[in-house]
Amino acid sequence: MAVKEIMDTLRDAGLSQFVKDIKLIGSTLEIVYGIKEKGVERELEEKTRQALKDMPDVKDIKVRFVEVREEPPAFSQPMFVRRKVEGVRNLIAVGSGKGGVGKSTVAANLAVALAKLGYKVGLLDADMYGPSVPTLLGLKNQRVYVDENNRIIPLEKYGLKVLSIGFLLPSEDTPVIWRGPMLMKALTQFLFDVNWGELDYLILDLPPGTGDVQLTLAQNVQMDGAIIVTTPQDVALADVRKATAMFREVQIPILGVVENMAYFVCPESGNKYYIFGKGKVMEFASQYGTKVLGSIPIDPQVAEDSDKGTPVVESHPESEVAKAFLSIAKLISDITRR
Ligand SMILES: Nc1ncnc2c1ncn2[C@@H]1O[C@H](COP(=O)(O)OP(=O)(O)OP(=O)(O)O)[C@@H](O)[C@H]1O
Repeated sequence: MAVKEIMDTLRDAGLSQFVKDIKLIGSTLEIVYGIKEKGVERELEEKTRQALKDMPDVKDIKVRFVEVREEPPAFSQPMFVRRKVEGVRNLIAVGSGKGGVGKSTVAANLAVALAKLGYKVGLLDADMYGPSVPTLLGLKNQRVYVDENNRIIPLEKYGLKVLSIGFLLPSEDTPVIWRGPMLMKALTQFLFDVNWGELDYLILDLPPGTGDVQLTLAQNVQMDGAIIVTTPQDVALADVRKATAMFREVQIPILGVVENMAYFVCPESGNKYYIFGKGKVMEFASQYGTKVLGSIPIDPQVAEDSDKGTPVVESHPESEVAKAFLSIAKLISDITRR
């Protein structure tokens, strides 16, 4: 992925520590640097242009600066070596600061939407304690098997390769009781000992929050980008700051924020109601040097279709909510395409 190469080059030039956001849109590179004091902008911009001058994918560079307060790091940053998942071009994590904001719904619908755009896509349910992908994709009570090389064969549905801890549990009601190293071992196996084949995108549905699982995964697996899902309420936004800080701390580029349950369209009048407030997610994104990838309305159809095991993008592709998912998928493909 071009952004990854660019980040590596910036790292070699000693610039990656300032990067708050980075996007390659077509051949235009947009970088947001966080600086602690004014006066260094010109030097940083020049160094950036110099470092990237031989990158064929980058024709135009736009550098923006935001002032950052000096805060003690929220997470320690040990030395780690990140492993790449073989055959996967873009590994994208979908995370959230809080539970219940629709992270798994967004992950599943974006995966299906990317597949509809013609990409080869996998969906890995890494939400070990609350796997919802089997329900969302109508794969409850399904089992997985291994191939001759002992690699797990993912299931296939709606054009996706799918894997979830739910496929290994004896029943839906069986809790996962693994902790610490056991859990990490299972997760690592779920990524690396799987016959994914060649994938353009592997979407990783992370558990909510910023616990050990997310941090360890982020430190050990080469991820190409993260998407953060939030709802517009203040309580959700407060936690999204922590998720943003975590991805930044482990230097995973944040592709943007998806605002879920952003508004409700009255079926009778067609009027939009911003039930949880308008503009707060956008404000958050610009404060944190990232962008809103899209806003998904509240639509009872989403919950109904999810419970039936058909993502809304598949069952109601003409609905406003499905179109919102498709437009975000398109944006992701623009940002990440090689
Ligand atoms: N845009 C939407 N409109 C209506 N209902 C939605 C929407 N997005 C999600 N939901 C519903 O909200 C509930 C929570 O969604 P989901 O399970 O995807 O959240 P989550 O953040 O992954 O939760 P968890 O923290 O448990 O992993 C589900 O019932 C889902 O169908």
